[in-house]
Amino acid sequence: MQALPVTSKSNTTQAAAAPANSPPDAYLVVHRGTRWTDVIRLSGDVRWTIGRSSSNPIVLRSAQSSRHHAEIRPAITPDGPVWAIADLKSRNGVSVNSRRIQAPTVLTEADQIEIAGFELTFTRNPATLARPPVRNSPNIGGPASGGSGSADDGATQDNLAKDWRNGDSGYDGENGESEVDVVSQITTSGLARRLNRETNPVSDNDPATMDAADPLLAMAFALGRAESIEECGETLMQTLDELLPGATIGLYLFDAEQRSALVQGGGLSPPRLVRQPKGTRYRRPPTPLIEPILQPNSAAILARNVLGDRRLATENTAGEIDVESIILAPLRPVARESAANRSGGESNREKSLAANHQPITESNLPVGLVHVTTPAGSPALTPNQLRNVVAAGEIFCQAIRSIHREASLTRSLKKSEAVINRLRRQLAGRIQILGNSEPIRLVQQQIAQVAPTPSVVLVRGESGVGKELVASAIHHASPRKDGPLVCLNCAALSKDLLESELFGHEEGAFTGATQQKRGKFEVASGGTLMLDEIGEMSLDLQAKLLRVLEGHPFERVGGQSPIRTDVRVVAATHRDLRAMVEQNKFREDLFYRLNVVEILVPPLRERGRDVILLANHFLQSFAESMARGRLKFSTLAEKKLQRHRWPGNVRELRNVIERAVVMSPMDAAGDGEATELDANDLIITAVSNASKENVAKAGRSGGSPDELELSLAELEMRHIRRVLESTGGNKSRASTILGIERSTLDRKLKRAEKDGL
Ligand SMILES: Nc1ncnc2c1ncn2[C@@H]1O[C@H](COP(=O)(O)OP(=O)(O)OP(=O)(O)O)[C@@H](O)[C@H]1O
Repeated sequence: MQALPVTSKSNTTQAAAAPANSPPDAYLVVHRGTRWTDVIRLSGDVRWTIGRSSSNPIVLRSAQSSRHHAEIRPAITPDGPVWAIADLKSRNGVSVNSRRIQAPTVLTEADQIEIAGFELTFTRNPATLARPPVRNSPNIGGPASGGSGSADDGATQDNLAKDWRNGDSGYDGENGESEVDVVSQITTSGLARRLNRETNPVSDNDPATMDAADPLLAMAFALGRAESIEECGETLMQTLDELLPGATIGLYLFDAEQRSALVQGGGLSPPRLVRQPKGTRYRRPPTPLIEPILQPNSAAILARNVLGDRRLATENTAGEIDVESIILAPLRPVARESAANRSGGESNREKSLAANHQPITESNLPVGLVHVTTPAGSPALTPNQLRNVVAAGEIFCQAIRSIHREASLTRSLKKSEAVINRLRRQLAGRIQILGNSEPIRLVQQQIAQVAPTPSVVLVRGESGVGKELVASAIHHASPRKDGPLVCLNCAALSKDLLESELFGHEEGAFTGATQQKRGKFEVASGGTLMLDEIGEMSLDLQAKLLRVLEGHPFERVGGQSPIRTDVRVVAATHRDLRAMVEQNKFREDLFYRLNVVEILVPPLRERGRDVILLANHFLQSFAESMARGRLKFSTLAEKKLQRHRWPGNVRELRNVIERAVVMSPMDAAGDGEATELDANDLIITAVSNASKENVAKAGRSGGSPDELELSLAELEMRHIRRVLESTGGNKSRASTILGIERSTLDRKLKRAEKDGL
């Protein structure tokens, strides 16, 4: 910071004729919060006074500011012409880079000026214009330090237009400004004259005074209905056109290709949409201005007094910069502040610095830009208009974010649907009613016949024979296969709960009904509803079910509105419903309604060699899922499977095989050889009546229950093997224990091998 033995070049507030040795043009950036900045170009031989009075070219409306607080003016030093700042004997002083100045001081690049709580940056580098302010001290009093008087507060900007309208250019005129409001006003002498010329007398069409609420509100409503980015873009342009009459507007939206080009340092592609007054041509912003605006965290810029500044505007065909003012606003959805950020931690200064030094990446690029220019000779754009552009841009960003989100949700929904359909097809492929026996072939044939029809089907059979599998096979072979298959076990629920499960309930229908719930009839709409254990349904509910099956609508429990659904019902039971009808335990009318087509699933004991087929199917699938390599049954094991009566049917068989695979050796995998599961590995612990009988019989005879299934030869072989095991394979000792000749033992072993025992 250099104090000057200054020779002031001018001591009036009016523009003087620019001498040949004026300092180079510079910018004074007045930071207005983090989202927008005012840029004033310091050029020519002009003295820029700053203070509370609206007669200053730069007005800082704050109680802390003196009427004429400071001035920036050209000065001559031995090194040449410079811009210098002087304190005009203000009450609260002027600081440059946090040090209060005592004498006129030369301004150098990036100097931070603090006046009455406002922060201003002096720069010659347009690349820094869009940079949000870096606060040296979060506790500086006054408006720039945040709080209710924050310069980011839009209300502060509203007064700017009013100030311009007042057009008060006298030093001493009292304009009735509030002493507490925070308002900054920036005009240049030339600019002020032009503004006065153009905007006085105050007219209703004055863009600066225009009430932006209506167009912004209309835009918010229109964007809420918009279905495409293009539609949103058109709406934004229409709104900006209303808010910025006479301005030329370009809207840039960055698609994936543009984003990657921008990250690699490429220029802007042509704007997506342009609005311009007749007879004018749109010109893209110059590169020095684009770069800073693409920076992460960049603020929107309003630059005035741009005439002739090549760094801020693009020349016309005659090579002139005929632009009066510009707005360049990045389009960014408002970032939601995280709780951690709100609670502090990192200081504002650290965060701003970090943000300012992030590299540009595709993810931190703005989604687009709004570029507005006004031509020379027309009123400059106002901070109020800048604020409206930023507001419109934010509403636009929220709208396109919603459209993107909706599109991405639709995409993931489609993906999920594709996955569901693939899984359904896989499932349908796996739903096979395995078996070659006569009775199971009949079932397969009945499924094929009934599936394409809309008829109700009654599936009957003992527990665990595969009734649910049959219902599933019917659904997957039917035209409803892409709809839901919903199964409900009527035996598992109390009467009331079953009713609410079937038909749903309204909120408050009964204690615990805290919210409305759709019933299975509604959930299964378009698909199939399997009602398992239908024989366990109460007679009341049977009557309600009958009505629905006859095509009548139903109501949710506690509800009034009739509901109709399109559901195919497949009922299943292990009971003899006809007998139940005779005992008045099942409604006859419902029985006939359900019994349109009956499929009787045979028990496993009537399926002959299907037992082995199913057992092998389960063995392979469990071996695969448990990574046990290749497994197979020994002959003895197969015989054991075939002989068992399987009171628990397929479910029991499945469980026996699963257990055998679980207990099979882990090292079975890998050597290529199939590991054999022996009869001993198949532990059958049936608990049906038949099995209980067997257990009792076995207990009386002293043998194990499954030995009752063995032939004498098998039993003998099993004993021989056990003895051999106990002698460690010593045949001589084993034959002594067994009380037979060693040669007899050899003969028996050979025979057993031949017979596959
Ligand atoms: N033919 C078959 N092929 C392959 N697996 C079958 C077959 N039949 C039944 N299963 C299997 O047996 C098990 C029991 O079948 P399911 O649950 O369909 O019988 P269920 O008759 O509906 O039983 P419950 O009477 O207890 O409701 C299931 O794991 C099923 O996959």
